[in-house]
Formats: sequence, C-alpha cells, structure tokens
Amino acid sequence: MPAMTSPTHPSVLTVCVTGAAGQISYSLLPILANGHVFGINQPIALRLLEITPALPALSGVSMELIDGSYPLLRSVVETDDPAHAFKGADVAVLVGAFPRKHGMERKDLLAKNVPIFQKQAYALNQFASPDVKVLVVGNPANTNALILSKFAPNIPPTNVSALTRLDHNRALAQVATRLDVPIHSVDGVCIWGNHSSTQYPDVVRASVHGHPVLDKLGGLERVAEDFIPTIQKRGAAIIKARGLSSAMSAANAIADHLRSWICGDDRIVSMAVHADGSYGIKEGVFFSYPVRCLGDGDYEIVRGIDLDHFSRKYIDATAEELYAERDEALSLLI
Ligand SMILES: NC(=O)c1ccc[n+]([C@@H]2O[C@H](COP(=O)([O-])OP(=O)(O)OC[C@H]3O[C@@H](n4cnc5c(N)ncnc54)[C@H](O)[C@@H]3O)[C@@H](O)[C@H]2O)c1
Ligand SMILES: O=C(O)C[C@H](O)C(=O)O
Repeated sequence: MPAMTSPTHPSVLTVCVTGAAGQISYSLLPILANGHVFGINQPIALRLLEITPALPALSGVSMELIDGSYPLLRSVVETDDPAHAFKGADVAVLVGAFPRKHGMERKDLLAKNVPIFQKQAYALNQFASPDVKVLVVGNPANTNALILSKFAPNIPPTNVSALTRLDHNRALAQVATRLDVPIHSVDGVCIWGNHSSTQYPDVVRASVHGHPVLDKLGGLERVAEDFIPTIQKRGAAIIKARGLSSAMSAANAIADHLRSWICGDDRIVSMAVHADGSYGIKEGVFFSYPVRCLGDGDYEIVRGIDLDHFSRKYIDATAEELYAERDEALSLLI
C-alpha cells in the first residue's frame, strides 16, 4: 500500500468500488473523493465496476464525480470488466450485489450473490495490488468474504474483512439515545458474529465516560428483550420503512470502517475478520469481533475478554449460523 502519511507527495491510492451505480455507492463515492476516509493529503484514483446494463447510469455518476471538482480525485475509470476494475487496486470496496427485499433474511441472497464474489475473487487475485485491502459489503457479507478469500489465495485472509461497522454504529447510537448522552461518550460496545439477525450486539462492558452502563440499560434481561433485537432487526426495519435497504448509514459505516482499518483508530471497533480460533470460533469463517486497528491495514482481535454465559449463548448461535451459511455457499459452488 502506498505511504499515506507523507504530507508532501504521497502516491496516488487506487480505490476500486463495485456496484458503483447503486444506492450505497451514490452516498459513498463523495465521501471517498473528499478526503474524509484516507486523509486530506491522500490523492485517490477511483476504478468503478458495474454490470453492463448499469454502465449508462455509471457514466452519470462519473460525470457528477468530475463536476464535484474534488482536488484529491485524480482519475475515474468506469468499466464492466472486473480485470480492468481491480487492476492495481490498493483498496477494493465490494458493494455490488443484490440487496434483500422486505420479508427476506440476508442469507436468502446466497444463491444470487455468492457467485459474484467467486468471480471477483479470481480477478482480484490476479490483478489487484499484492497488498490490497478488501472490504466486503454485499450481503450476506460475512460469507461472501469467506468465498472471496477462498478463491483469492494470493490475498492474505487478514487483508479481507466484511462490514459490521453499521451494526456497531447502530449499537452506539441506541445506547446514546436510551441514556440521552452524546455518541462520543459511549464506549465498550461491540458486535460479535454474523451481519444478520443472529448477530450479538454486546453491551456487557458498555460505558459512558468510562462508567459501566449495563444497569442503566436495564440489565441483561431488558437488554435481551429490547436492545439486542432492535440492533439485530434494524436493517429489516429500514427496508420496511423505506422500501429499500439502508444506504446513507451503510456508506457512512463503510467510510468509518476503511478509515479505522487503513489509517488506525484509538477506539475498539467491530469488523468481521478471518476467524483464527479466537473465542472458540472455527477457523476460516469471517466473524465480527472487537478489533484494534493499528494503522496501515493492520488489526488485532481484542484478546482476553472473559465471556459470561449470557454472551456465550449468543456468540455460539451466530457462529452456528455462519458455519451453516459457509456449507450452503460452498455447496452452491460445486
Ligand atoms: N454489510 C452491510 O452492513 C450492508 C449494509 C447495507 C447494504 N448491504 C448490501 O450491499 C449491497 C448493495 O446494496 P445497494 O443498496 O447499494 O444495492 P443497489 O441495488 O442499489 O446497488 C447494487 C449495485 O450493484 C450492481 N451489481 C450487481 N451485480 C454486480 C456485479 N457482479 N459486479 C458489479 N456490480 C454489480 C448493481 O447493478 C447495482 O447498481 C446489497 O447486497 C446490500 O444487501 C450491506
Ligand atoms: O438489512 C439489509 O439487508 C441491508 C443491510 O445489511 C443493513 O443492515 O441495513
């Protein structure tokens, strides 16, 4: 990855976004172009991938990017060819996939979306920068990341992650709202497991200005009845209300995830990453953990959390769902 900290002449960072004419990308691309993710000294080159029928719409998005007159935006490539899109990519944001509709679970998208990630894996493996960082957003994001990683053996699994920062942000916002405190005062929240309705938004160690707040949230029983299902079902609630899945908040979460991952973060955040056996999760699935982002794309899973019985039950349930999704996804590809 090019050095991103030099204040003088950092090299251009090549960022590929798939599904670039879709609704998430429409909110995401300006945030990438204006320097709010990779820094206000970091020039970027955007490579935008779409399916062929969406190329006319993509050319409109590209015109708008040019008209935005972003000083850091050095070039925009539009293409329907993954090999061209991923050429030299330092960062790849894989948004392009079908969204779920009202009444569906995200795993109902496996049959449609998994083949997209298998195909893109081959192209990334061959054409991206050897140190490319890949963020999978398209659902079911954890299992798509697993497929991507499996079929892109040149990319270290630790360079692939899936988005659960949206759930993390939702959890922060719900704690802040319930306790009527500013978001930035809330800490110690994290998301375990799958970006699905089995995810475990953990507030056992939540704090406000360093003071534990589990009791103020009503204790474990109340959290189980109200807080946890609110976060687990938030995506579905937005689809029901909007008729479309979340886009503005998803784009914001992608920006947060990339900024933390690539540039580093003092706070503990949530990312779905390649499980290495931590907390008893079987190696290979992409599992959301509390992570520390160390800068330049390095992260570590937070170790040593003493999980109580309440948390363990949720974590085991979401892990079981991921093992089943993995098996289903792999069977679809045989
Ligand atoms: N992980 C998360 O937190 C999270 C949050 C929100 C949405 N999502 C998921 O992100 C995905 C995109 O959502 P959206 O609202 O932007 O959908 P959208 O339908 O508005 O846009 C998706 C775009 O992807 C394109 N696309 C489809 N197949 C492609 C391919 N093979 N290569 C390149 N582009 C392709 C489509 O043409 C479309 O323009 C969905 O799967 C959605 O469920 C994930
Ligand atoms: O819920 C969805 O299908 C979209 C997205 O994953 C979300 O959490 O909003």
